[in-house]
Amino acid sequence: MTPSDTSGRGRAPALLMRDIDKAFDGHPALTGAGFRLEYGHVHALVGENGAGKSTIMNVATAVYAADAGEVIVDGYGTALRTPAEALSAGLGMVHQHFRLVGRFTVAENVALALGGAGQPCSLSEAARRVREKAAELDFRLDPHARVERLSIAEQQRAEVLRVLLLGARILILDEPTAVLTAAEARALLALVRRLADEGRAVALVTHKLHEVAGYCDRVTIMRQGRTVLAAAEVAGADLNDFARLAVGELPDTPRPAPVTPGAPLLEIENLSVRRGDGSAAVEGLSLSLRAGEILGIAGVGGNGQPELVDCLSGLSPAVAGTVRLAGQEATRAPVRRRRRAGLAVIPADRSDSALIGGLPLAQNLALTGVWRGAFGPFWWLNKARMRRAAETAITERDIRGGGVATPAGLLSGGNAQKLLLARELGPGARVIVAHSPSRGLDLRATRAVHDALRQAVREGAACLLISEDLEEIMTLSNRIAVMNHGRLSAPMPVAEASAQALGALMAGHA
Ligand SMILES: Nc1ncnc2c1ncn2[C@@H]1O[C@H](COP(=O)(O)OP(=O)(O)OP(=O)(O)O)[C@@H](O)[C@H]1O
Repeated sequence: MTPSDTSGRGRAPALLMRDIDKAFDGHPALTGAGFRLEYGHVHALVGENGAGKSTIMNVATAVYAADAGEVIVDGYGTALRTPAEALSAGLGMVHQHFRLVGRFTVAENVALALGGAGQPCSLSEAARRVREKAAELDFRLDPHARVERLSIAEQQRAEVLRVLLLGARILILDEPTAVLTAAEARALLALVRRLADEGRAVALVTHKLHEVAGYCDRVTIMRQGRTVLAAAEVAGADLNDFARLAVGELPDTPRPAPVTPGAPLLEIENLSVRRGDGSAAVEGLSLSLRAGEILGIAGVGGNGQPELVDCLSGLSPAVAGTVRLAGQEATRAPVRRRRRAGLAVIPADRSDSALIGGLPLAQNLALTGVWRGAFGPFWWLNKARMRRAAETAITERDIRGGGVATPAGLLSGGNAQKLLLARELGPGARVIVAHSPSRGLDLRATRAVHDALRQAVREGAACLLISEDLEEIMTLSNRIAVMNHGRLSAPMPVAEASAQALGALMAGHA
């Protein structure tokens, strides 16, 4: 397929959804929602956590059947019954959790998908098509690489490529940049822009208004399952109006009074950690973090940040160096002892290592409290107490989309993050290790996370904030250091940390 084949300019809308209703177990997720997407456009779909963005896109691609309403593709109101049928109609979706088979190579995944779509091809033919498509889109992707060995950004490219090779003219990307570094996000958005300029239609689900302003032609805003702004032009619009429509008026949070840091709660000396393949992930890292303080670690992803978090959590060993938590030697301490010392962890990949999708909200919230005896002895857990604690957390953290008995896996991405924060930022938290804590959260929820971290620190905790989002680092931290190739720069007070100075450290130029 050549780019010109994808052009649908001047035609009916690529995708027109009208009066869509969808409920799960009687709870409405969409009520009379609509979406209109034209060829040649990147169209942002924005809205608070749980607004129904993923659901409406899953209805478009027939992952879910709507209870009512119409889905019209290219002017034809055909009833699409399965994602495969949606794909043959030209609709392809890249989900928040990728759908590739990890143990297969990129080419095997493509051959599998093409076979499933009634276009069987040999492995060598699939590899050739992967190579050609990647070259056409100006990115590198080894067709013979096993997917599970690829970086997240490469896996995402493989997904986009697979969907395009299957013939998608209408591409739906559900929060694609939430898992990418800033540079990777820019590359993906440039690719998305190019796909639209070549004539495809792209729907981009996002919380980031700078992505709307920088790359999108139109924006649709959803709130509580309804479309509150339909296909508005982005050029010349005021982004603040979009923010207000998406999440309502945001209160100004007063800047907290500076606190005098107290006793050291996290002391790391010369820490070195290796990856599974034996390569150095963290090298000779030292830092001291005191009560009442947030130390921000900025840096491009893939420079040892997840390995540092895993090591501090007790999930992977240090090969050298020492770690002290709240004054206690903890270098080789098991997870339980670290937790007892007051360690709280918000890892970047919440669904893989922090929440259990099949367990109800109440049990996910109780996971770290059970062994502390917060709900009675192991053999006689007080379920009523668990439920009451969960009800309070759900109300206080504004977790929407489920009750105490709802499996955590059914929550929207942002609400799952709120659930994790509710558990980790409880009263016992003394040393908080937070990796990209506002990833996937809407503006209001991001503000709530930042307030919760500030409050925990005001009450005497210490926070190691690891984030690729410089704005997040600059607004929250007292001191800032940069992680590059597993090494940490000397922390500097926030007043001395300019974006240029940090940028130079991140690029390894300082
Ligand atoms: N399979 C499901 N079963 C039950 N409820 C669901 C299911 N999928 C979504 N929901 C609910 O539907 C509502 C809308 O969720 P959806 O994932 O569409 O929100 P979203 O706007 O994409 O949010 P986020 O920005 O947090 O990802 C939420 O209340 C969610 O809990």
